[in-house]
Amino acid sequence: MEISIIGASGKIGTAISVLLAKEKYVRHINLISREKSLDKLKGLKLDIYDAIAAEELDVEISVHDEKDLSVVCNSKITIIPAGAPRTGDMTRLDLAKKNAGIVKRYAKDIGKTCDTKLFMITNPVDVMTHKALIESGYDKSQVFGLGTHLDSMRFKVAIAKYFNAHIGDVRTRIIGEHGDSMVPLISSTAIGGIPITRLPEYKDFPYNEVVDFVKNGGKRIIQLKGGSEYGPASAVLNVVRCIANDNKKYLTLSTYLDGELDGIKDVCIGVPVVIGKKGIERIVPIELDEKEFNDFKKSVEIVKRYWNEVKGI
Ligand SMILES: NC(=O)c1ccc[n+]([C@@H]2O[C@H](COP(=O)([O-])OP(=O)(O)OC[C@H]3O[C@@H](n4cnc5c(N)ncnc54)[C@H](O)[C@@H]3O)[C@@H](O)[C@H]2O)c1
Repeated sequence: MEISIIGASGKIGTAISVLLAKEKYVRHINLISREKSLDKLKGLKLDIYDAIAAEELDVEISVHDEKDLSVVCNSKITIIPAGAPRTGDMTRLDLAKKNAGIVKRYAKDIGKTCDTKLFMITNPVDVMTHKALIESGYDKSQVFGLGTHLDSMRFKVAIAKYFNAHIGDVRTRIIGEHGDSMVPLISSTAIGGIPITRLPEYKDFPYNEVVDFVKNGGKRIIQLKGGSEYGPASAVLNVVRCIANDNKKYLTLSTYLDGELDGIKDVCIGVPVVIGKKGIERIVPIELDEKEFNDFKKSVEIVKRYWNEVKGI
């Protein structure tokens, strides 16, 4: 399989490139960046060749300037973590506007000439997914964003630690915005198939504390080590594996809703989907409890507000 990464010179792009190069189904990776980052990508390519030599893997890696995006045309998936960093004087909305301009250019160029899937990482990811969908003109099954899948992984860690459970036994899910209005689904959280609400430890479960921990997960990692990379890159890998192996797993991705969940329309937001070789194969119409549903509706309104500010860019 051939895969492209636009913004490969950044922290997340680099981590994704290294992880993907070690996947047996990956034959060719296009590392794409702005001209000023091409030397970094040439170095990354050599470093990855050394890494895969140790594992006797044979992957072709090529380096490209973002000016010619026709290089992504043979890629099954094009992953986009390219985006401007937020500077001190910028609000979240300023950042959304700046990144919407970047995503618009990529999605438009690619949509005109190529048939690939666009996997958005750039924040605010729900809005960037919507932008990529509109500008590429692709079917909604082909454009999706990493958002609350990563948050769900963080929630899973916190649940495993609190209940002293094996991480592999924990099943949980966060839906909604990849941001402060995310909605953890306690109703979909179980350990070894047992809903956590039925476990004796649940009565003292520090819900607000745990949810705050998850919401601030990215911020905390940025403060401590300058950015999160292995967590997001591993979450990306989960999704790519599902597509490559046609796993049809239920993952939570940012996708365009057109009424599939309680009639909610015209927004890209994190919901459970079935992901396989055709991309988003189905949105799973889960039943939420009343609080979850109300919180989800609030989250939808917040993402829509952002979208309204950037859709004209
Ligand atoms: N969706 C998620 O779950 C998730 C998780 C973590 C981070 N992110 C987001 O992923 C993105 C990348 O994060 P990172 O830590 O790798 O950032 P980074 O700053 O290390 O890398 C950003 C990349 O974008 C490129 N870039 C910067 N400005 C650009 C511009 N004006 N035009 C084109 N390319 C430009 C850089 O050259 C680099 O390749 C950010 O938007 C971050 O907020 C998303």
